[in-house]
Amino acid sequence: MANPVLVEVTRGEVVESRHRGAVSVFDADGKPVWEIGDTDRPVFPRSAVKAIQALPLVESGAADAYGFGDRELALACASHSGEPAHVELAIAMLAKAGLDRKALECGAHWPSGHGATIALARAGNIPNALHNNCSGKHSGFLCTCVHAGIAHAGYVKAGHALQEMVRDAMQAVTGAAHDVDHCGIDGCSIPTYAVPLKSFALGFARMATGRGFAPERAKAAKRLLAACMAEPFLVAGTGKADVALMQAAPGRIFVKTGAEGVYCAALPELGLGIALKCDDGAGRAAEVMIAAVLAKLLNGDEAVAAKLTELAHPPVESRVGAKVGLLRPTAALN
Ligand SMILES: NC(=O)C[C@H](N)C(=O)O
Repeated sequence: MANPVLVEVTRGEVVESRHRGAVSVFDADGKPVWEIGDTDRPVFPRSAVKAIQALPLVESGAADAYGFGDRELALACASHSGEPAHVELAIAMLAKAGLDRKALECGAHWPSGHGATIALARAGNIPNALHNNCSGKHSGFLCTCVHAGIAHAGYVKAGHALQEMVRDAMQAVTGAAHDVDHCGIDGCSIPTYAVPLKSFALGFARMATGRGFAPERAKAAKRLLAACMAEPFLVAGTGKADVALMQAAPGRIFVKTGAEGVYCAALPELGLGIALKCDDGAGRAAEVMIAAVLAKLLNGDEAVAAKLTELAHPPVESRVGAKVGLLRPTAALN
C-alpha cells in the first residue's frame, strides 16, 4: 500500500506538489509510540546514522586518546557544509593520528554551503576530500584505525576490520541484521544497509537512553548525541535545517539528516527515537516532516512547539523574495 501524503507544497491557494512518506517513533523498550505508513519497509539510512557509526571511535578509546571533545565528536557525526571551520577541524583530527587528507577515501565534492563553494572557486581552488560532507566521519574512522593498530588502507570496504566494527554497532543498536543482500554503497564509498525504518527509531531511542546497552556503550552513545546537540553548526553548517531544529530546544533535540529524504532523531527527555523517510527522496519535505513530528511530540512546551511549527511551514518564494506559497504538513502528521 502507498504511504500517505505527509507534505504539500502550495502556490497561491493551489497544491502544486505532494510528498509521501513514513514515520516511526519508538521508545527504548521497543514499544511503537507513533507509526505512519509502512515502517517495515527497508530504507538506506545514509548519513542519518553517523552517530551510531561513530560509536567505535569512542568505545575503542580513540576519542579519549586523541583528546576529542564535543567539537570533534560532532564533526565525526556530521554531514557538514564544507565551511572553513569544518575543514580545519577535520585536518586537526587527522593530525592527531599522524595523518592528513591523503588518507581519506571519501572522494571530493564541492561544499554544500554556497558561501564555501563561492569562496573556494573565487580563490581558484577546487574541492578536496576535506570538503566532502562526510570528511569528519571518515576522519573519525581513520583515528579509530590508527588507535586500534589496524592498517587503515581500504577502511571503506565492507570486509575491512573498521567497517566490521561499524556494522556490529549498527546491528546491535538497531536490532536489525545488516546482511550482504541489503548492502549498498554510500556516496562516500562506505557500505550502507537497507533495514526496516522502524529499527532506526528503536536504535535512536536506545542511543538517547542507553537502555539495553552495556554501561560503556550507553555512555558513548549519550556522549555522541550530547556532542551533536552542543555543536549543531559542526554537524551541519550555515542555514542548514539540522542546526535550526537542534537550536529550537538546545540540548533537548538530536536530529540528523540523511540523503534521499531520511531523518533520524532522538528526544532524550521523552526517551524516544524517531526515523522517517520521504518516499521520493526530497530533503525539503523530510525537513517539514521532522519539524512537524518534533512539534507534536514536544507540544507540552508551547514556545518550542511554536518554533518547530514555524520550521514545518517554510515559505515558497519568488525571485524577489515574496512569499508565494509554502510547504506544510498534512493532517496525517497531526
Ligand atoms: N547526507 C548524506 O547522506 C551523504 C551521504 N553519506 C553521501 O556520501 O552522499
